[in-house]
Amino acid sequence: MTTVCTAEQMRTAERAFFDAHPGADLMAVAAHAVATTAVTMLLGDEPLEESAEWIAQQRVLVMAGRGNNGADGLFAAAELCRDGWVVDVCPVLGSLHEAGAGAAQEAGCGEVSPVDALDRHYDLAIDAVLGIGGRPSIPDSLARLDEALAGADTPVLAVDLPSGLSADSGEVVRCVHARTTVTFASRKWCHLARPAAACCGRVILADIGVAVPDADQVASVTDLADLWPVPGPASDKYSRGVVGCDTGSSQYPGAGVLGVLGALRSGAGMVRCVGPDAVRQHVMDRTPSVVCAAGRVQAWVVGSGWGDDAGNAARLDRRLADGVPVVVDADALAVLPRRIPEGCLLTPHAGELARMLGIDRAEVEADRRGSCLAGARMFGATVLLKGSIQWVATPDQQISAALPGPAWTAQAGSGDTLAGVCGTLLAAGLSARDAGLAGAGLQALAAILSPGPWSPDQLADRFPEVIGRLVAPGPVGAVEREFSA
Ligand SMILES: NC(=O)C1=CN([C@@H]2O[C@H](COP(=O)(O)OP(=O)(O)OC[C@H]3O[C@@H](n4cnc5c(N)ncnc54)[C@H](O)[C@@H]3O)[C@@H](O)[C@H]2O)[C@@H](O)CC1
Ligand SMILES: Nc1ncnc2c1ncn2[C@@H]1O[C@H](COP(=O)(O)OP(=O)(O)O)[C@@H](O)[C@H]1O
Repeated sequence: MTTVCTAEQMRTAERAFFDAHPGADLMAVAAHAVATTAVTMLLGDEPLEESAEWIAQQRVLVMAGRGNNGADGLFAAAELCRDGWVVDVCPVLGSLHEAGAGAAQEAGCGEVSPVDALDRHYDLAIDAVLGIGGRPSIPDSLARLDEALAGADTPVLAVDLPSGLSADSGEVVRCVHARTTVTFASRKWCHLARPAAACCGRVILADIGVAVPDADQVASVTDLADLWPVPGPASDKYSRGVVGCDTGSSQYPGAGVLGVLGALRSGAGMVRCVGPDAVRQHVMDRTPSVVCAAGRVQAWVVGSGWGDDAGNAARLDRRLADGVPVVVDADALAVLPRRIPEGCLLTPHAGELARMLGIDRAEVEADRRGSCLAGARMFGATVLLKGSIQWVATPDQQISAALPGPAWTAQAGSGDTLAGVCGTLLAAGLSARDAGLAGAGLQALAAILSPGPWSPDQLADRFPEVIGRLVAPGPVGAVEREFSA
């Protein structure tokens, strides 16, 4: 798991740190982490011991703002300059942090205006204009610099986060594009949530001695690989898990097909389809290996595409009474009993969760994390709240987020395939929490690797390749490296 925090949680942690360590110089620690990362980027493969003369030819541009983020950049500029690199400081917002500017000047840094910087060559640029205090977007002068640096293929190192992003979301209005970002104490949401994450490049987490106790846990690609069930030499279709799909209706047969596809393409030992005739016919046409007959299953998927039918409550009760874990999706969420058997996974989107809680959708949207926890508490079941950040809360009130993906999956039918994937994972023996995290993570990863308007069935057809790459044997860290490119 990776930890992730909001700007507010970071500030609170910083205040607690200073209460415990009055007079500590956090900025110096952060600036040193920036300078160290900058040197690593500049050196590349250059042998350090022979490079004094070469270092004196390398030019670094430090684009600085007027707040503490700018100060981190300016103190890093001073350190780099003292170590022999040629550094220009560029006051992008007009003025600079006073102490930081003094340190940079004393160390021998030059100063360059945003316009003059456009005509100079730099081997590395450091973006220290805006950090967690930044409002979304950047001024034109910085946008022009960002464009020029990209045009010259100059690598950009962002301090804490690329300027222009909002620390707490994946939203991008206009921002700097970094090859590497060095952040402090914990990742922020913009480093993980899309599309912002793509503007951060590689994210390096620097330990500055500050703990963020209330930071959240987010499943990484490595977690996804570790969780994914891989058949062993002794596996057979039953030990891998049989998924029963009781989904779709004559009105919405497609939802039944999509759930089956999600289950099948994510590695179920067998998929049984026991939906209405209309569903079974389409399923057989599309996926001949699916068994359209009743029989034992290790997990059920129910609710997707049921429509508003008077028999829904009885249809749900029958599956819940089977004694195996159930993925409860879509229309089944409208007829939930007060207590759900242990091990089940509820997969609402914000509107469905609002109905479950008896509150307005806007209230859920205003506090998605808290609402997910409330849903798990109210029904005594694990809840996967779908959306741009996919929270998974357990009845004992643990909460974590799945690997976030791009909004390409925000389309009708994605939830149906996701329910099928979660069914496969429950049938394979994963806990409801792990099934929710891994299922949502797979869908996100598939969309990250295949950006574009792929329909849910097309994306499901890509699951086998994604899973194959995910679980391929390799050295420690190989999975993260493969998927961070
Ligand atoms: N909070 C912490 O725990 C730590 C913070 N540190 C650094 O401090 C940074 C936060 O510093 P600040 O709170 O001073 O905030 P920032 O330096 O991120 O930005 C604040 C300044 O930028 C201006 N500004 C904001 N958005 C703008 C926009 N879109 N266009 C133009 N001007 C804009 C504000 O009016 C303010 O003057 C972190 O990102 C990090 O780099 C580090 O020194 C280490 C510890
Ligand atoms: N903004 C978003 N960014 C990334 N993923 C999203 C976003 N919005 C929705 N999703 C994902 O898309 C899927 C949509 O599911 P859902 O709303 O249930 O659709 P349906 O019921 O039509 O199948 C879910 O997996 C959800 O997590």
